[in-house]
Amino acid sequence: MCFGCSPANPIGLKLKFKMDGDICRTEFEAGEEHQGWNGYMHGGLIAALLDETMAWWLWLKDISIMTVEMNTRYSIGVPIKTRLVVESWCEEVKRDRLYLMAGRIILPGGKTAVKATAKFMKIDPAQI
Ligand SMILES: CCCCCCCCCC(=O)SCCNC(=O)CCNC(=O)[C@H](O)C(C)(C)COP(=O)(O)OP(=O)(O)OC[C@H]1O[C@@H](n2cnc3c(N)ncnc32)[C@H](O)[C@@H]1OP(=O)(O)O
Repeated sequence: MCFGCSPANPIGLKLKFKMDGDICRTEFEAGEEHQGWNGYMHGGLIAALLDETMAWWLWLKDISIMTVEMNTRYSIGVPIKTRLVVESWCEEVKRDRLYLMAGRIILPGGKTAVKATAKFMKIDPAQI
């Protein structure tokens, strides 16, 4: 029951993903339960949004992975009750096992609030 994408997880984000060319995309609107500072989304949940969206780029290509490293740059506070677009893409694949991914959160109006890069390791699907 994935916190990011399962429709059955009562406290999950219930994200749905689509590929658009080589970009994986989802939308999310944070509520008051997702706040850190008043009116702004919690940074750990922002990282979860990006982690999930990068993971889904790979999942939609039938690649089973786990996150092994992630860096998040928070440039603009992410307001709650605001429609967010989250995008991810692949920048490089090393030794057919390590995927260097990137993602971003776009605010209404087009500004990028948060950028992330992460490494994902291909694993045996039996492990998950
Ligand atoms: C429907 C579902 C859709 C999907 C949604 C899921 C989204 C959520 C995604 C996550 O958040 S996953 C949860 C957070 N991640 C983890 O808990 C991962 C924990 N780590 C592990 O379980 C193991 O590290 C792992 C199974 C991934 C790999 O273990 P291995 O023992 O197979 O690999 P190993 O540690 O030997 O590393 C293999 C190679 O990669 C290298 N490596 C490891 N980490 C690296 C790193 N961070 N950067 C660069 N290289 C790295 C490592 O040095 C080594 O190089 P060599 O082959 O040259 O020896």
